[in-house]
Amino acid sequence: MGPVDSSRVPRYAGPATFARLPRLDEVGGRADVAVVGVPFDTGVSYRPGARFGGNAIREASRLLRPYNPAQDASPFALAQVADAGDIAANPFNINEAVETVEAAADDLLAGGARMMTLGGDHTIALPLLRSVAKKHGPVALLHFDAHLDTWDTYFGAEYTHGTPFRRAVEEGILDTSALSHVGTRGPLYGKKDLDEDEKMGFGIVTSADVMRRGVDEVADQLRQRIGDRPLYISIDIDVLDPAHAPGTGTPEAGGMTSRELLEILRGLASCNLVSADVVEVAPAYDHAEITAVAASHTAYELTTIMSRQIAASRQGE
Ligand SMILES: N=C(N)NCCCC(=O)O
Ligand SMILES: [Zn+2]
Ligand SMILES: [Zn+2]
Repeated sequence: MGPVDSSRVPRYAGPATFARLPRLDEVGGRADVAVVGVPFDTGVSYRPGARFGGNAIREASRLLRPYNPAQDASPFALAQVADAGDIAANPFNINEAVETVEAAADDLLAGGARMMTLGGDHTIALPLLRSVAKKHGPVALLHFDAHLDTWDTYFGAEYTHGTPFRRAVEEGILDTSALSHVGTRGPLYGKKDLDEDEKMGFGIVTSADVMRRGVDEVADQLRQRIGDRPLYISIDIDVLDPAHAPGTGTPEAGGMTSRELLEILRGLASCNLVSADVVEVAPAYDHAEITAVAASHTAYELTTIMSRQIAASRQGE
């Protein structure tokens, strides 16, 4: 079952699901790719509002069309993609919210779906990675973000949007031979942030590296590092320059363009992408849906990669 036909039902009519896709219950509860929202932002260190990100992305995704020329694929025809709604995470208890997200992800993955998660703040990457690692073992991670998110604690709290990847390394759920940050920039607390990050196994492609070396070379290098490992891609929308993504909680100048981000993702289409997230969209600071449109196209590229792989593995069977 595909999206609502926008030549018959105006695309601005009706409640928004991602890309006007059917809800999971409309396809019998089984999907190859489940798009799921996590309206949670209790883990933020600065501006709140990412709890509204998922629905803003859904609203902005009404204009997505069924054929993706950049990947020569019709993602919603190649595989069953459905909108699984939102995970009801407790806004008053971060630990409980993290457990809820992990349990909900376990259910979706057990049903055979790959997850395309719409945040929410970056805290949610930790329970999502836990769940993916239960299924696939330690995974390669490609992390697009202005920030490292490998800090230790904030106000003594372990689970925050600045700390998910340190926790994930500590828990042994990442394949430390294939960890990369892309788009990193901006001031840090000290040089030690970088030293510790490197010790955890991360490689860094800064935002300036992308500009100097170009998207093809960057994608080639990332592809080589990832190989055929199961891959998780986590995209903090603040990886984009505030001109391309003003609607986010911790903006940093000097970021990537949405064109660069989309092109790097297309260059990774052959990787074994097992699940992905797009997080940190905070619509209250957005203008003209700039950020939500960029996020919806980002999720569309990721969904296309997963759908193509699902179709290819079916053909190989
Ligand atoms: N994950 C995001 N977006 N930001 C982390 C920033 C952590 C800090 O305030 O230092
Ligand atoms: Zn960030
Ligand atoms: Zn982040």
